[in-house]
Amino acid sequence: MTSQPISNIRNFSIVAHIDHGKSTLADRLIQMTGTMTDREMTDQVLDSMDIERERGITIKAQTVRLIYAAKDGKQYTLNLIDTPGHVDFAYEVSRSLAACEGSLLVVDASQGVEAQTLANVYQAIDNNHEIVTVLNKIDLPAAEPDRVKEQIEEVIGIDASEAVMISAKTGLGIEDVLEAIVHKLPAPKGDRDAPLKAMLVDSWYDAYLGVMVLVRIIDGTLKRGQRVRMMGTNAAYEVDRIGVMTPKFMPIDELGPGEIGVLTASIKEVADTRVGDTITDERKPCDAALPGFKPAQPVVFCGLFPVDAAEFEDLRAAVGKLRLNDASFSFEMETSAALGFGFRCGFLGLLHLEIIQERLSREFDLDLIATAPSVVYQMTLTDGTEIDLHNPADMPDVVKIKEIREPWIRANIMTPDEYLGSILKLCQDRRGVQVDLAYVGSRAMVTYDLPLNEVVFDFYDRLKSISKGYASFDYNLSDYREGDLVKMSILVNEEPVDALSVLVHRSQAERRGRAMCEKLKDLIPRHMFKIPIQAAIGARVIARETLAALRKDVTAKCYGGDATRKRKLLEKQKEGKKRMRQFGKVEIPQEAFIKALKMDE
Ligand SMILES: Nc1nc2c(ncn2[C@@H]2O[C@H](COP(=O)(O)OP(=O)(O)OP(=O)(O)O)[C@@H](O)[C@H]2O)c(=O)[nH]1
Repeated sequence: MTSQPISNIRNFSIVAHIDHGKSTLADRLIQMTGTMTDREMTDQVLDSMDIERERGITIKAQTVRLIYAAKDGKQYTLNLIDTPGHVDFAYEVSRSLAACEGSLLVVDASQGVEAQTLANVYQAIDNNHEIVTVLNKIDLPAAEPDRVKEQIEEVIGIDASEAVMISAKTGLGIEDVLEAIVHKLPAPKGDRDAPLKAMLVDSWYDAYLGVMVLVRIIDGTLKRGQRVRMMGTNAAYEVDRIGVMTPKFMPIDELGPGEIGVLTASIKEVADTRVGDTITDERKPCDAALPGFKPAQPVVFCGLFPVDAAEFEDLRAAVGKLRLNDASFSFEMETSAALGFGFRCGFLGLLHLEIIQERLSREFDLDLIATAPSVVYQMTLTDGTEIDLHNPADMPDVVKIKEIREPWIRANIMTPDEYLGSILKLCQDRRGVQVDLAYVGSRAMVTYDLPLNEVVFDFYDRLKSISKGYASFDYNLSDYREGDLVKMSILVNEEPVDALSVLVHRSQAERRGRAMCEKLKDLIPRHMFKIPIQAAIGARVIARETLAALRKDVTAKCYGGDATRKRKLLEKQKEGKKRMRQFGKVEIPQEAFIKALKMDE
C-alpha cells in the first residue's frame, strides 16, 4: 500500500445510540469500499466477539482502513475508529474520538435522539469534531426524517439540513455518506519532520500476533525496528511490526502523521499498555505528552467464587486469561467465610461486570457465585487514615469511622411523556436529586444526580420495565459525597452470610432488609427444620422472615415403589445440589445471591 498525502486522509468515528445502526453502517462502508469480499463478511465484522454479536453491542473499539475512490477522481484513505457504545467504556470512547477529526452522527429516523446520542455527540463536539449527520433506517414505515432533523437541531443544536438519509440495511445512500466524509470532514494535520508523537488509542491480544496496539500518529513517523517509549508507563520497546487493519491485519512499512495503524512490539500483556498514553521515539523524544491521559479506574466491584470449590484453580486461570486482553478488569484473591476461595474483581461498570461474568461461564465453563456488586467507598477513620473500601465485608468497626463518602453520578434519562411520573418516582426512591427537566416534543429529558450505590444493582432493569423499554439512560461519574451509610448483614439460621452483606443508606436499610428477607424466603428451599432469615445492622435485627420446616423426604412418596423412579429423583436432587452452597446446616442455591438483591417495587 502506498503512502497517501495527508490531504487525502480522513479519520472518523461513528457516534450513535445503541441499536441505531452503527455496526450495520460500518459493515456497509467496508463492503462498498471493497475492503472485503462478500464472502468474508460475517454478519457484523466490527463486533467480533461472540457475546458482542449475541447481545448486539460493541464492547471493544476496533478500527478499519477503507480506500475510497471518490467522485472527484481522487483516492482517499478513510480510517474508521469504532467506539464502544456504552457508558462503562466512556474513557475509551473519549480516546477514540480524540484520534479523529470528525464523526458520523447516526440517528435512527424512526426513534430520534436518545440519551446516548446526546452523551456521545457532546463528546465528539468537545473534541472539536466536524459532524456529519446521518439519518438511518429510512426504509422503515415509521421513519420520520423531517421530525428527527428538527429534533436534532433543537436538542443538539447542530445544523441537520444536509443530513444524509440512508438505510444501512438495504444499502441506500451509503455512497452519499462516503462523499460527505471526504468533503465535509477535515484532513488531519501533522509535521512529518517533528519527533514521533503518537497516541495509544486501544490495545488487544491476538492469539497469533500477541499484544496489538492501535495508534494515531500526531507528528513524525513510525517505522519497523524503531525503538519507542510509552511516556505514561515509561516502558521502552522495539517495534516488530507495523500495519493497518483492513479489518484484517495487513503489514506496511511506515505510518506517517495523521495516520492510524497498529504496532506490535513483544509487549507481554495488554495491561502493559495504557489507553491514552503517548508513544514517542526513545532517542529523539517529543517535548510534551498528549494531554488527558487517565488510567482506567474500576468503579464497581464484586466477589466471584466457584460453586464447586475444586474449580478454584480453573477460575484463577480464567480470570488471568481475561485480564490478558482487558486491562480495565482487575482481580485479587479473596476468602469468604461462606463461599471459600474466590476473587474480588473490579469493573468499569455494570455492563462490563456482566460481560466478564458471562464470558467466565460461557468460554471457561465455570459455575460461579457472584456477590452483590458494590461501589468504591471512601472513608476517613477517626485516626485520620483514608481508605478505599471495595468490599462491604472489610468494613471497619463503626466506632473507628469518622466519615463515609460514596460516588455519585449525573444521569440523563429520555422518556416518552407517559412514563415520566413513574421514572421520577424511581429516581426519588433511589435518593436522586433532580437537576433538570425539559421537553423535546413529546419526550421528556430529565437530569438527576444519583448515588451510584442505588444504581448499580437493578436501576437500569427497573427503568426499562417501567417504560416498556422506551426510556434511555446514560450517566457519568460526578463526585464523592458524604452519606449516612451502614453495613447490613443477612443471617440465615443465625449465621451471617458474608457474601450477602451490603452497604446501604440508613434511610433505606429497613426496606431493603425486608425485601431481601422476603426474597430469600422464596429462594431457599425448605429444610427439615425451621430457618430464620434476618437482616441486621450490627447486633440490631431490622427484618425477619421464617422459612417453615419441610415434612417429607422427596423419595417418601415412592416408598417401596419403582426403584428407577426413586433413583431418578435422587439424581435430580443431586443435580440441584451442585448449584447449592452449604451455610452451616442450610443450603442456599447459587441464584439466590443475585436474586435476593433485586427489588420489586
Ligand atoms: N430497518 C432497518 N433496520 C436497520 C437498519 N440499520 C440497522 N438496522 C437494524 O437495527 C438493529 C441494530 O443495528 P446495529 O448496527 O447492530 O446497531 P448498533 O448501533 O451498531 O448497536 P451497538 O453495536 O449495540 O451500538 C439491527 O437489528 C439491524 O439489522 C436500517 O437501515 N433499516
